[in-house]
Amino acid sequence: MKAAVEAGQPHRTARGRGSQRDRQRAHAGGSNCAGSLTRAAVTPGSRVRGIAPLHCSFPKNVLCGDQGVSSEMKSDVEASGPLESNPPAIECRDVCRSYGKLKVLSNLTLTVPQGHIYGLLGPSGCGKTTLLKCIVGTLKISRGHIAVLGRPPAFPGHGVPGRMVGYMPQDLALYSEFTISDTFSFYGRIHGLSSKDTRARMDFLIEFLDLPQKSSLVRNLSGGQRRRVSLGAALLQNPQLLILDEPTVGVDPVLRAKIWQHLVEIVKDGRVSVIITTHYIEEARQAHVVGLMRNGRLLAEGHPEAMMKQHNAPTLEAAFLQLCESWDQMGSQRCLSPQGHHKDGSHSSDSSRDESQPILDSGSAPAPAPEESKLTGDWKLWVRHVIPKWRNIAALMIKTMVRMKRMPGFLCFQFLLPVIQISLMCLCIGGDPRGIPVAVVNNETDGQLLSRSLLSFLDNSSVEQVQLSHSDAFAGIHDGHYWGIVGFGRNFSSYLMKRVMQSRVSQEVVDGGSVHVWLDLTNRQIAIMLQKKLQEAFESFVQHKLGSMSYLVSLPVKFEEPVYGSRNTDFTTFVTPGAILSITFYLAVGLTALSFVLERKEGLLDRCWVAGVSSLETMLAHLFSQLFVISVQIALMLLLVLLVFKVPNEGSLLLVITLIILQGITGISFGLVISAAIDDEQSANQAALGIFYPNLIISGIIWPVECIPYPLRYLSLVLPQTYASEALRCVMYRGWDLTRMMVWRGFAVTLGWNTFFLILATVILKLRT
Ligand SMILES: Nc1ncnc2c1ncn2[C@@H]1O[C@H](COP(=O)(O)OP(=O)(O)OP(=O)(O)O)[C@@H](O)[C@H]1O
Repeated sequence: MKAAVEAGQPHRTARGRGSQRDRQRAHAGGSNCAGSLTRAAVTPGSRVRGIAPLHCSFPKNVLCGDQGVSSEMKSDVEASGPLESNPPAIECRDVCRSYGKLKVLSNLTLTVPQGHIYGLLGPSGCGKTTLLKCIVGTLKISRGHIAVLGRPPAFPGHGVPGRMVGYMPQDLALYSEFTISDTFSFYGRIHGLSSKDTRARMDFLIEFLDLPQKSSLVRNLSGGQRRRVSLGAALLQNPQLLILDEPTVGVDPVLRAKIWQHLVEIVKDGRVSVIITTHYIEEARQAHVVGLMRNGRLLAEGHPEAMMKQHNAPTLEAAFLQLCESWDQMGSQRCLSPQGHHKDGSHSSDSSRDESQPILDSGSAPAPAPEESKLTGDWKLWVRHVIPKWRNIAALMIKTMVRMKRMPGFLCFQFLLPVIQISLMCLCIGGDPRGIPVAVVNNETDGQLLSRSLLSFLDNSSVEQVQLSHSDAFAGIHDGHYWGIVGFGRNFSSYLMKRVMQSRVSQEVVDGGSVHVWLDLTNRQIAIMLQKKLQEAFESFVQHKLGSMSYLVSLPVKFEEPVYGSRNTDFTTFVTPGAILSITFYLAVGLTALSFVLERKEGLLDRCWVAGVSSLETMLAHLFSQLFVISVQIALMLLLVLLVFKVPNEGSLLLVITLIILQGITGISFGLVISAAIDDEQSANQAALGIFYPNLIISGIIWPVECIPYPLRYLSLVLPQTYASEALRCVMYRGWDLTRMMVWRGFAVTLGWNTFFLILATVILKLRT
């Protein structure tokens, strides 16, 4: 075991000093227990009246030496600037935190000295996890002050969050598609470990934590094995501070003992500190200090043996029970106390103070506030803190790629979905209806039978003629069997000839020489098609019968060659550019709308943040990885539209591709806003779907914007896809370029929305992480 531990801690050299400290600790709980706890170790807030101050000797804090600290770790430590001499690893003072009206932490004061294991004990729901989250900075405190390794968490340039802290959250917070090796490599990359160092640590941790093969998928591991992988990820970079939330749950007693032995070993030389919560109270006897929490307060803290001795209890658990009983008794007295003073010395008015404003007493705070730091020349650290690190972005992108690789079916589906959607659209929308049944009532019996000749010009692929009697035809159309009736009178041919040849004819001749049409107008597209087909049939018929004299019966309007487009332009041509943009936008929204939601739910987002990944880096990594997916989607979609469905493109293909990619990025950014702002999948899905139809309808994609009533049209024009669809139509069908306002306007609006969504998503994520 020792050899294994040394293999995992290659730099640790201060063995002599550690041994001496061990000896000190071994006596701490016994007769050598020297003096009261120092103010740094147990502050007045943690003492409970009626419970005598605990006696325990804490060894002097030990300065972090350079031994055992890798060069990158050193740079992180240096980056955090000069610290106070011997600051405690963690110092919480009068910390309050509420969830809505539920007050979870009340004036909690706790100190974890450097080089100690601090066991945080307490019943379920007393606020341990909440406190740890406040310490790592993933939860904001309502009041009070927290310093971690000398500075508040997330202080610009501080290594917390970052590689100075190893955090194992209570949730597993592991990517289930990762293997064990992927998991360690991911955190290794974020912490800036070289692949060699990561491999060495991985080998040690796999052996030490008794993990299966490193190629095993996390989702195939047992609950206990997953917890151990999670613990391994926290230990990976040999952090200066370990924050472990119930690391031994579901771990067998032998391994539990091994984990504790390891913790005792790594704190020996005083450079590493540990705060650990556990439900197994007795195992915390190996901690140097235990803090007993109840109802968001620290009842007592001290050396476990001292605590047991103090309460004459054979076990730590018994001591804890006694403390709880004493506290409950005091609680009932406190309720009766008219002065409003707590028995523990805190004033009740404290709890009624407004907790929305953090009270950071800069006079006594271990580190200056960020504003001060800027004033005192720490702005460089601040800039370094804000600028995204490529290392983290690359690690997150690799993570997304690995996850995609592990889900090949899902990846293929993602690539094929837009192709399927655009194919369905081109195949099913905008074309002429086919095989429409129409009843023909032909009463003509003699003469030249011009009616039959006219009917022969009717497009048979679109119109299916059914010869019927007058009564059957009307019965059929009323029963919905036919979309129209085409009727010819008995003397149609002769009357039609008279109409053409004679300058003046009676009304009877006009009526008898007309084709009578009754339509079912409930389906406008079919009705319009029937009108158009009858008109075309008549024009062909007239041309055939009258030749150069056909002008006598045609409309005196001549449609010349179109300026843009062709005579055969159909609705599909109009709708395709908007549909491409819309499909790209919504698939991108769908790809990203759940990304943070799921990661936040599983604690992955918080864990990455504690490892030192900023909101902006998370955002950019998502953007870049999804950009790869949408690029493939766009390439496949364009190939299909241009080559298979032969949608014309008169303009620059580069402009077309650029505009579609920019719309995809807008979709990604919008998805990121949804996933940053919303906590659960259902609401995120509803938000993404909820905007789909309104946006599609009023963006002029399926129907011209000119049909939209005025107040709504203004809204339509500012939407991300209205001007963009128009711009794409102008490029593809008119061959225009960026010099035209209608084109650059589409690009400008898209870029504007992009920037807005990205900034909004980053701000929301930053505020909520
Ligand atoms: N996000 C939240 N919203 C509202 N209440 C919460 C939230 N998280 C925790 N709580 C409440 O805060 C209290 C303390 O929860 P916390 O998880 O800190 O307890 P704990 O001591 O870690 O418990 P356990 O040992 O069971 O993990 C509980 O009453 C819990 O219901």
